[in-house]
Amino acid sequence: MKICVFGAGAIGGYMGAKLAQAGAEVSLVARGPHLAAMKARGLRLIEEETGTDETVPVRVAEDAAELGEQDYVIVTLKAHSVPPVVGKMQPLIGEGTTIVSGVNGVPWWYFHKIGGPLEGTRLASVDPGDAQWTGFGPDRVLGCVVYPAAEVIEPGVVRHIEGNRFSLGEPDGSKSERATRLSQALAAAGLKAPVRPKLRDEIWVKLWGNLSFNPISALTHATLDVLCTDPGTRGVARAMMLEAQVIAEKLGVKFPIDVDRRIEGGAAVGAHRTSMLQDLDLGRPMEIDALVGSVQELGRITGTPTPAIDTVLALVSLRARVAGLY
Ligand SMILES: NC(=O)C1=CN([C@@H]2O[C@H](COP(=O)(O)OP(=O)(O)OC[C@H]3O[C@@H](n4cnc5c(N)ncnc54)[C@H](OP(=O)(O)O)[C@@H]3O)[C@@H](O)[C@H]2O)C=CC1
Ligand SMILES: CC(C)(CO)C(=O)C(=O)O
Repeated sequence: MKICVFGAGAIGGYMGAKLAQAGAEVSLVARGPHLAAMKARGLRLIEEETGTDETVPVRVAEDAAELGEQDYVIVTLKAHSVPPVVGKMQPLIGEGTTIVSGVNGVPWWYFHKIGGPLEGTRLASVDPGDAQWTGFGPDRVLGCVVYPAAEVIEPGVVRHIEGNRFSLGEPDGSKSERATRLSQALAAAGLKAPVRPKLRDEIWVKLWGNLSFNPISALTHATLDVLCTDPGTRGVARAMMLEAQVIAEKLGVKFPIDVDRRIEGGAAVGAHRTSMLQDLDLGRPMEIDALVGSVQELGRITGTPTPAIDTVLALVSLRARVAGLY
């Protein structure tokens, strides 16, 4: 079973190293100094939870054409990096290739096989010009919610902080063979990969946090523990989440917890600087469209007012534009 992890930075590097350690036939697509370091020395994975530090030999490439057709292509790029590389990914894709979308935010395939009047709706915020919808085809897609926290601390070195769950789910909720096979391969690599019948519910619980905590942290430079407990910013996060809840419930989602519990969960993570704050500090493009703009777009689609989301989106977009990152 051939697996390619496309965009093997923090998350893809973690997953790729675990699969390689377990003897899977896995290759990683990366670029720049990170690619050069992995080619020269292998991928060093430091796992804080277990205290392990191991350098894993990995097959890496910049050009997908070197790798040929795959059974699974796991996309772990930042959301905005995917549409421009759909063309470059084509050599990896054959008749039976499954594309796993391991990207935060509202996935571009959200309305595929959802049923009802919105079936097939495309999302301009995450898939401008329908690049993924037409270039991958939604029938190839297996959804994934990424829970681990990891970072590339220097080229060729990934630090895994916590978490090992990659929930998988078919757009139609079925327990397909392709989902089961990938789940087994990930489990053999020591990762949790349950196949969920209602992945969209899980997408929204994760998205609640990214939608609100990430832009608020980028605007205030506060860590999660602070922004989730400060009465002012907690109120802003809460208002954004409640708007998102109305949208999601109109789309059939059932939340297993309430917003206050989700905010408490964020606070419990501790003095974490969200990925959006890290991107701002490091001068990297920010995932604003996938995490915030997409929910605003869903608000428009479902006829739901989103005043708090609109306000925070306007502020964080301008913050990013002023920094040249959006
Ligand atoms: N990191 C985390 O803890 C978590 C991340 N996520 C989500 O997972 C997804 C991936 O995030 P993360 O792993 O942090 O991101 P990273 O930026 O660490 O990884 C993406 C990698 O893809 C590379 N890349 C970008 N474009 C190309 C290209 N055209 N060809 C080859 N390589 C390319 C990047 O290189 P370069 O650096 O040169 O741009 C980078 O190494 C995001 O949606 C994120 O929100 C979800 C949960 C937690
Ligand atoms: C903050 C957190 C843990 C949830 O919003 C996250 O996923 C991120 O940093 O992007």
